Amino acid sequence: MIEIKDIHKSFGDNYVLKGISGKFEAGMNNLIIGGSGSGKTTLLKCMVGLHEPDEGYVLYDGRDFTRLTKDERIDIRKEIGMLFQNSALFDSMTVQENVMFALNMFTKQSKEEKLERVNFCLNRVNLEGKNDLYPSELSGGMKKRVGIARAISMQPKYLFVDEPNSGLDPLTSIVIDELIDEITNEYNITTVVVTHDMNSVMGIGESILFLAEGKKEWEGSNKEIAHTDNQRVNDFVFASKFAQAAKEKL
Ligand SMILES: Nc1ncnc2c1ncn2[C@@H]1O[C@H](COP(=O)(O)OP(=O)(O)OP(=O)(O)O)[C@@H](O)[C@H]1O
Repeated sequence: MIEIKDIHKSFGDNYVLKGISGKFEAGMNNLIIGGSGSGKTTLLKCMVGLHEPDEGYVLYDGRDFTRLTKDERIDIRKEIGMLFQNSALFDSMTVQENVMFALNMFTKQSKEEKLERVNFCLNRVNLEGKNDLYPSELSGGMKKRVGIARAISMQPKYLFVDEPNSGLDPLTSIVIDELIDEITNEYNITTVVVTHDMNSVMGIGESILFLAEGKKEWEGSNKEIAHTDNQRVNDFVFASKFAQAAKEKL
């Protein structure tokens, strides 16, 4: 479980996060949603230490990440998997080398052990045998799956995913969502997903935090979001006429 308490973050005079608190449970897809510029990615980056919050705490199962030294953070970092926008694969490395990257960096496993783990992860995302391909030879959906294989290579307790569906067609988006959902449940991972995708919200949003102008405007589940009377949430999630019509049938 990850708990954040009263997170504040400014960039110069741009006051982006204005005191965000919340809990992200293990074995659950915890979604962060909100309009463009509401601070979703900034919050994610504060949680993983890519930004330092100006105030507030980030507790990983009670361990206060924000108060640890750089060296002390490494132990928690090893437990974190990340899938950031555009999959962020290394273009000059093969699929196998990409997935093996963290194992090479953080473990003393033998080559055979590492290869076994890489093959297990590739198998898990239905990319068995694609070891020697380069990112340029993969479709967008395949790149995301390699990104997921890399993110789970170290058997993370915590998984952070920024916009997993950007650039994907609706069907591939669902495949990626289902994969994230399965992995989260299977390994009891605390998964935090930043998304714009309303199919994801309704499909895998077991726990949703809605940000507006740097504040927590609403939180709840996908079942609750369909019946909330919070106007800002309604306007955001059910913006289109199609979504409004679907909502009325829920
Ligand atoms: N490294 C940075 N330096 C300065 N300003 C930043 C930085 N990162 C983000 N910001 C600012 O913080 C605000 C929130 O950005 P953020 O990327 O967190 O929003 P978001 O909700 O993820 O938006 P989107 O949905 O468009 O990706 C924006 O005004 C942005 O310009």
